[in-house]
Amino acid sequence: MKEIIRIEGGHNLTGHVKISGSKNATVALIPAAILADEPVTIVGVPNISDVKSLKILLEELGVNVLIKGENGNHLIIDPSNMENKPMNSDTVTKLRASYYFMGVLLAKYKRVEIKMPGGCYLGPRPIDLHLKGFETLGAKVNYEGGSYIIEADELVGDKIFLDVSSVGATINIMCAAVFAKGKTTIENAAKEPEIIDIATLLNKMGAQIRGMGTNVITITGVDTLHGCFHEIIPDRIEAATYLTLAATAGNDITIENVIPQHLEGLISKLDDIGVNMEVNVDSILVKGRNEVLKPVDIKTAPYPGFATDMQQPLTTLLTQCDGQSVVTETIYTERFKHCHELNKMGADIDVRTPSSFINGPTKLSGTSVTATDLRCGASLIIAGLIASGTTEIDEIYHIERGYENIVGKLKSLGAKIEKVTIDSDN
Ligand SMILES: CC(=O)N[C@H]1[C@@H](OP(=O)(O)OP(=O)(O)OC[C@H]2O[C@@H](n3ccc(=O)[nH]c3=O)[C@H](O)[C@@H]2O)O[C@H](CO)[C@@H](O)[C@@H]1O
Ligand SMILES: C=C(OP(=O)(O)O)C(=O)O
Repeated sequence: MKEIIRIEGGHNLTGHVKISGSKNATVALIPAAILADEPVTIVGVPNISDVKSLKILLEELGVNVLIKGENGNHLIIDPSNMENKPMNSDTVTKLRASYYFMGVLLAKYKRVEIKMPGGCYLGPRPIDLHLKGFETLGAKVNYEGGSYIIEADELVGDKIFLDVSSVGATINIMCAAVFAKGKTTIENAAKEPEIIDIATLLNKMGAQIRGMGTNVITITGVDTLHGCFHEIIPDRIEAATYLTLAATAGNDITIENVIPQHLEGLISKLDDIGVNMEVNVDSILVKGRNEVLKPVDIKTAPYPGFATDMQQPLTTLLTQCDGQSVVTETIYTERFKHCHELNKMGADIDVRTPSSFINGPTKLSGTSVTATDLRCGASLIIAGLIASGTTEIDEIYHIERGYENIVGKLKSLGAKIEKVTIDSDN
């Protein structure tokens, strides 16, 4: 037996949709919380499978995790009885963000033993910059029997230049350095909004981090961290997905709980395409679609550039534009599996790495497709909503890693979409 998402395309979508807390912030905030000696309360936690995996990992370390709130969106993380154990369970490989336990456990216990993290396969995803950062702080890194062993006698602040402004390395080094002696400086740090959110939580816990949101972050080591309360920022990638979905398949959809400033790269492209929007303080109304949508060229880049995570859902909209659009991927040059799936539905996309050439407009028809990764899944859902007939999407566990209640949210807009269990031989 397996679960799939089945969509009957062509229905009118209208109404309101509320964006959940940011996945990429949450998956770092949860490990960061165990740096405290006391309970940390985090609200706005999305109910997604990455969070379920993190809860299992915390419990394996003896951390008490209490889930509260109507949709389980409040977490109280109590690390008072935690122990540093090897993190060798298969759960580690179910998500990317398990790598944050490297920085956190190294900071707290000066030793960590952990398997290689998982996450979406988007081409090679090395973690050399994380490890180089730990080494600069005084740690030794070994890879033995499928696990990293990272240990230090003491951690001492230093200057770390990141060759590539990596989100994961910036956050991991920030966590590793919170108790290090003296001052750590991260140069060419990533500037994504999620990094500001993690630094804000750590500062509420008593850390001394400055410069987050710029490309130079300094961390002055402190002795202990205490409990606090933190509300997560809205998910800009989920917001981007619903904005694109509304522009492709909707008719007056308001996307609520957004920070429009985090979405500027996308909003400017939607403007160029000819999507009618009303951008408010914390919501965006996407009005009915223009008759003719203009093609655009997109190049992904670190924040505040056009986010790589947004290019896959946007590609579905580009299949409806009148002419050729080009998406050039500079972060993960192999992130184009969704194009092959969209072509099965009738799209005309030519992938020549590191770009995809999307010729539109094309009529899409429902068929069986595979969510090869999280945002591929999002692009296929948008396609299914405008396709003629029925679309069946397989391997939906990728989608469930990052979208809270996507089926329920789309149903409330009028979509004919359901999650069904079928015989796996089908
Ligand atoms: C859990 C999480 O937050 N995931 C996000 C995070 O992934 P993640 O943190 O893994 O991505 P990075 O920002 O680290 O990757 C950016 C680029 O740096 C390269 N690199 C990274 C680390 C390293 O040690 N060496 C190296 O060469 C990567 O191959 C990639 O080309 O940022 C990506 C880029 O915005 C997003 O697509 C992911 O959704
Ligand atoms: C690539 C993504 O996630 P992860 O880094 O968790 O695999 C994503 O959110 O699009």
